[in-house]
Amino acid sequence: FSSKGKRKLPPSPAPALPLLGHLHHLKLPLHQTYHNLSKNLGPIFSLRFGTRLMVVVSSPAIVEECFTKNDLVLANRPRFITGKYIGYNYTSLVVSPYGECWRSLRRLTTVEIFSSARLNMFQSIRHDEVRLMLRRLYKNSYQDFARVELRSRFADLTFNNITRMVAGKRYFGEDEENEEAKQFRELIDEVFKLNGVSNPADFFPVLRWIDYKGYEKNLARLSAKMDSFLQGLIDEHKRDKSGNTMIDHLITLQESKPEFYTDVIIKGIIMVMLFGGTETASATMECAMSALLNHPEKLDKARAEIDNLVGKDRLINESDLSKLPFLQNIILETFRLFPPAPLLLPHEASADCKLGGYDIPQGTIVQVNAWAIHRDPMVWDDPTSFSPERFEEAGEVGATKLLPFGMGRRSCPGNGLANRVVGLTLGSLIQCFEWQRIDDGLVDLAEGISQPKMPLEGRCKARDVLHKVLTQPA
Ligand code: HEM
Repeated sequence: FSSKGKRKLPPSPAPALPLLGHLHHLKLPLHQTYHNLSKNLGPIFSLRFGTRLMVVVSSPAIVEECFTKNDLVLANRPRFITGKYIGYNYTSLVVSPYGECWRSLRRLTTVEIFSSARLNMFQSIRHDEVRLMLRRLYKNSYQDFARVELRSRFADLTFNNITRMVAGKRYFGEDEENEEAKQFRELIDEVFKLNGVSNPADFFPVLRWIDYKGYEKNLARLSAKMDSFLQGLIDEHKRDKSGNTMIDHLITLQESKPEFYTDVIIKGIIMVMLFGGTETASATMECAMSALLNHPEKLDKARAEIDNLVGKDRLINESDLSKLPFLQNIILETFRLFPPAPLLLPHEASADCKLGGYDIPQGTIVQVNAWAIHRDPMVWDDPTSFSPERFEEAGEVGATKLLPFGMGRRSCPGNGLANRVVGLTLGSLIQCFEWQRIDDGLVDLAEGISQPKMPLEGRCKARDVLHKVLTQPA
């Protein structure tokens, strides 16, 4: 828009303060604040933070514009400081700007990591991890109901799934007390905490010069530690090439095309899997189980469906999942009400474009409020109720209405893996145990958050099928 005066930006709230812009409007959780703002400003509005313009979109029609006609223009990511440290100087898949590097990584990971062939190859790991969780729960609950905490079990399961696929190692859970596992867990904990904090210096460059709160120094220190850990894993696999893990596959590719499959690229892929593929899936499992504990009749319906298909002599496996529509609908309904990434990931306009009739200048950050669309009464009947049945009636739901994995070329490539691991874990817990809440009160799934306030606890009692399978001679 050659003349700034002529452009028509999406509406914004008043007042905007000098320098700070709309910063004072922001309250956590952001998706809820944005939702409240959109009630007055409409389905597209803009905010200014320091030097940056941000546009927030919260209607299916404008989402469609974002990811069809403008998909290419919006395929960029803003260059936040975390991308430099956690994203290997903007070369990893999540933070890489749209261009040749991103295209090559996306092609590579589609084939080497996310293809059905690769997912099938690592299926035994997922089955094994779920069985381990069942066995541990069984220890306490084979005679009577026992109180169990689930958040940490889901976290251990999803992390071990990824670390076993990547490097053939388990680092999480009560048995993993060796030094390497402890070190890795501590490191992950620290990096997750720092990565989850939004950094004002991304919007106010002056704060970066003075390294406000030492944020960047901390990031640099942690990412160096993480890098040396991951390099250690790669070196280990280069010394012993007998494995069949993702690192081994990538090292084989490195031998034939060393200029692209560098160690940095491999480490970036590992980081992306650890960050993209763990908390998202475990939070979904926790929300789904919480909702089922609050709605025992849905849990019974899902169990009847599983018993009917799988019978009472074997455990559910991944190939059963596509034949269990009610279980699938429970997962969809969980994604609808509790999307783990309520604002997806930020996009950045690489050129001027138009959305909803407004001008969007090059460099604008575009955020999609999926959470608000998922709860919009114009889109969904009785939007706040947990009703998996709505998908039976609705048939195919449009991708602009239910978009937990985003849409368009930057949408999540891990959705197949996520659906498998969430489906298998939930299906197994439903099949193998009776469940009750710990008391009469409902599990607190407070509006606006993507995880219950407190780590989920429930009471479970093993069912005959688990007893039969675990006590059968091998
Ligand atoms: C319940 C599970 C998951 C949810 C809800 C989820 C959600 C998302 C969302 C919303 C995005 C951003 C889309 C956008 O830019 O608009 C994304 C991107 C991404 N996700 Fe996931 N994700 C999940 C699991 C996974 C898993 C298991 C992996 C890999 C192991 C993964 C890897 C990625 C990567 C690499 C990207 C960046 C893609 C790109 O920028 O080209 N995700 N995910």
